[in-house]
Amino acid sequence: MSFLDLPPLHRAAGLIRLPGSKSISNRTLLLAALAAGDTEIHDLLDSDDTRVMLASLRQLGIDIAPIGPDSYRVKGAGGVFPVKEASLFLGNAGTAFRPLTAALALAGGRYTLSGVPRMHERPIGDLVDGLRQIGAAVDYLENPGYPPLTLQPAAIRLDRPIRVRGDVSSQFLTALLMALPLSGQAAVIEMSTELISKPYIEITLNLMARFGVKVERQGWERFSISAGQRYRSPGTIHVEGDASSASYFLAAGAIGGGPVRVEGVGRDSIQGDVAFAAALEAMGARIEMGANWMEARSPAHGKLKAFDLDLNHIPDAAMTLAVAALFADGPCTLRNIASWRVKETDRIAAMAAELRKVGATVEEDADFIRVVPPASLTPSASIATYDDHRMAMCLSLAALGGVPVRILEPECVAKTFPDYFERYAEVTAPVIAIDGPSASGKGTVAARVATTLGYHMLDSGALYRLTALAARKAGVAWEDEAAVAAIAAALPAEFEGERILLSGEEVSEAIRSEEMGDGASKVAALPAVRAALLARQRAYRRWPGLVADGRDMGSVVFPWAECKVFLTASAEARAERRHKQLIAKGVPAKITPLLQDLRERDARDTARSVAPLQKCAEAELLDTSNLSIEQAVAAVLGCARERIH
Ligand SMILES: O=C(O)C1=C[C@@H](OP(=O)(O)O)[C@@H](O)[C@H](O)C1
Ligand SMILES: C=C(OP(=O)(O)O)C(=O)O
Repeated sequence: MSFLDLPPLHRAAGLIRLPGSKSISNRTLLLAALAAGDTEIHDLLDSDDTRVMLASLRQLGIDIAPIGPDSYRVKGAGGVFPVKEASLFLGNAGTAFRPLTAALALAGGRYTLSGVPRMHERPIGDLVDGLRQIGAAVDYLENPGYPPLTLQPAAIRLDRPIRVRGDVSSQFLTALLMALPLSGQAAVIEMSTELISKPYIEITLNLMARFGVKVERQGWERFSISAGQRYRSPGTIHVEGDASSASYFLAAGAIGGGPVRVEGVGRDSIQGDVAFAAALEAMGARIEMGANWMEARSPAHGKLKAFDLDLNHIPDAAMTLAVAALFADGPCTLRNIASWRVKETDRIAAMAAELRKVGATVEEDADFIRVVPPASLTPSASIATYDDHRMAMCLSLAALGGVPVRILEPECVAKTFPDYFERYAEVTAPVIAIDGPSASGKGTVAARVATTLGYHMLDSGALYRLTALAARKAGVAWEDEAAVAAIAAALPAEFEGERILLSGEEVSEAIRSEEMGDGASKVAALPAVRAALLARQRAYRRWPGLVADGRDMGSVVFPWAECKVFLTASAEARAERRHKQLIAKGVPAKITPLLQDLRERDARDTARSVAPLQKCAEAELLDTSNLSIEQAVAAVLGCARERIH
């Protein structure tokens, strides 16, 4: 069985650019396919759930062309799927299965829809009942009430309101709402029970409106669509970051100090799950929010507070609160979450079982869960994930209790967040930032500290040289900003102690040439390259930790680093060291011009406007003028031991 061992984590701080929203991605794909005209979709989520939707729409004859990273052009078919017979596999994607069932029931073709075994245990009877009321021919292939399904052409009549239950999943109402305009007839839906997960209906109505179809809503009981409305492409849609995915990072910030900032979703979001931030705030976490970002920090004093909340409006993000409860100052109760039982797994049972493994006392019932946090978490729990992405992502937060945690079958996160664990490491792995002037010996010290601690290593100065070299190898001109930035963003560079590798090939010497120095200064002047390298540098932050060496590691790239060292030496001492190095290599050299050179370089580095060389207030000053390398290494290790953990 596959597993991922998370190390004990003590702190979370950093910045994450979120992947696209699953709910918005799959709705937008379907609406774009049904609309008249072409739609450009940007920042689409790339995960299992959206791949099954993309593949199915293509199978149905919709032309969808990639036009850039996570961007597509969808040629809308104007309400008619070109392919009239198909067998579709929809994995475990509720947001693909339910809406496609309704749209295809009205499409006048012969289709079968199936999914993974768990999808065949997730109810769909309420939707099928609704569709049968309007004459659609929908049949169960195995168990009544559950997928797989088969659909046949049928005459659709909308002469009476459709009555549909809303207490099992809101996706049935979403599916009907999105499909009904295909009939061209006036349509009315009346809820025969209370509706759950209401904010998801708001997402549906918002996106339908962007595609030109207006729904009249009377409370949450009655929805009407007037006759003759057709979907029209709005031209371009940008998918917001996923607010449910944001919850893991915000919780990490609230538990592990913070600040953790997520970008891509904020106050202007159309997703109900941004309300998760309010729940964290009620627990005492410090939350800040902008139009397109959110940030969380631990309470100013003391622990997170216990809560008792009705979480029907945020069923997905509520799971994150169940794990945050481990860190609260008392028992926490999550109410009105019965739908958890019919999602990727029985989430109430699964959550109870796994929280107990880390030491919590848990009470569960049909629609609530109560979590009593333990005095301290049980180390080395093996967490089962039930092929449920959210179980894996939520329980990864337990490691912030300073205990190792094993996550079994971690690849299940691919449903909505394939690189979740890499991103999680980017806000939780400890960082030692070593900045300093040229020839201060910081490179050597950094490499030795990394080797001693078993940490990863980032030589940030080398990255610009590596970018120049990689561009040269790819035949890209150093002036071509977009192309060089793309290379920088995906640079296959590794630092192994003092060795530097590009695509696995050692280039430690090759990048030190005059020519690459020249290339480095050219590419470093391009803003897009700097931006790409900023993200790239942060991606070096991996478990168990990172030693980053450069000029702006503590000030710009890792302002959250727990241990910052400003390593310097007098110009005379540095000139002397450089002199010795050159002589050892057999290069003739004189001290005076070397000293002059270093002084000029220091002045330039300190005066430049972009990321100047500076000691941040919180950095420890280490003057190595009279220290050996071993003594300098010991001093940095001492600082690391004191500040990390
Ligand atoms: O419409 C949607 O995009 C969703 C609705 C919710 O499901 P329920 O309505 O079944 O609670 C949510 O849990 C799911 O992840 C996405
Ligand atoms: C319930 C979920 O997914 P689905 O869209 O398959 O219902 C979920 O992502 O938590």
